[in-house]
Amino acid sequence: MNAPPRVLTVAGSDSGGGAGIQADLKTMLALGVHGMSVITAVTAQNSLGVQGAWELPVEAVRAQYRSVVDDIGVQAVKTGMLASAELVETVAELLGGTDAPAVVDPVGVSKHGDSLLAASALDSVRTKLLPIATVVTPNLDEVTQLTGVRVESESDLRRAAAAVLAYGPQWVVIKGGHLSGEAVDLLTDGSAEHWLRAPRYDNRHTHGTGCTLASAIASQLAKGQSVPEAVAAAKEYVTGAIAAGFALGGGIGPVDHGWALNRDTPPV
Ligand SMILES: Nc1ncnc2c1ncn2[C@@H]1O[C@H](COP(=O)(O)OP(=O)(O)OP(=O)(O)O)[C@@H](O)[C@H]1O
Ligand SMILES: Cc1ncc(CO)c(N)n1
Repeated sequence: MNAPPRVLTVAGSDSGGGAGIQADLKTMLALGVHGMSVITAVTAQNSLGVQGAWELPVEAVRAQYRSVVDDIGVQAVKTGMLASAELVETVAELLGGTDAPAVVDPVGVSKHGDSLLAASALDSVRTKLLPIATVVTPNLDEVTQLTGVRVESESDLRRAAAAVLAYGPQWVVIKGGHLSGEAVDLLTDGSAEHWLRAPRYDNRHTHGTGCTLASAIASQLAKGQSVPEAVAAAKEYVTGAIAAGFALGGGIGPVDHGWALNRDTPPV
């Protein structure tokens, strides 16, 4: 059997299995690529919030990365929670040495408002990580944190995208998911503009949507799709996963990463 495309996530662990490394690897399995991980931090996390977070030493991040890249190789990389300026700069340096496309999810805070990135790391994200990104996928809060632009309507999305592109990524997807009646995202490289629209599900089981979207984009890029094709396919995958989200624990439940695999399984 031919080996599937290889995709690497560089992100934090979510013990609850809804976001972070766990969401990334489930997404990669569902989309038919071989998922690998460099863990940057471990969180104690569930449907109610983040109860604790511990960064890994820089040497541990470097060693995981070298193990994967030097032997197995990667066709696309996704980054998520990077926790500190030191880890952001380390990861940016490592990714600078590869030709694989990099999807950067500039994770700032969790759905519960828990911080996953030190305020002191924002400048390193702007100046070191964004310039080497193939695609960067901020949500509305992350756009404001990174650029100062506040997005209150769909027309603000264009201004926000231009402000992110000024830091040097090739493409930006501004996730307007929390904005209006529809789940509208804007993908642009400064000239082409793609509006991605999906029904907005009145469903609170959306833990890990951002991680899922970014990993799905990386998976599709590893399969050889163009950025607009990869983002359109990823949007379809995350929308299906949100529609199928389920209650776990007492708070915000996860999306269903297996929805596309389980489509023919009758509910029990
Ligand atoms: N209720 C919803 N119904 C449909 N699509 C949604 C909904 N909420 C978010 N989305 C879509 O999900 C994707 C991820 O966006 P979102 O803004 O939730 O990411 P995020 O805030 O980074 O998520 P997280 O921090 O939990 O990982 C986007 O394509 C967005 O439009
Ligand atoms: C580890 C981790 N990464 C990313 C997110 C996204 O919010 C989260 N909740 N936890």
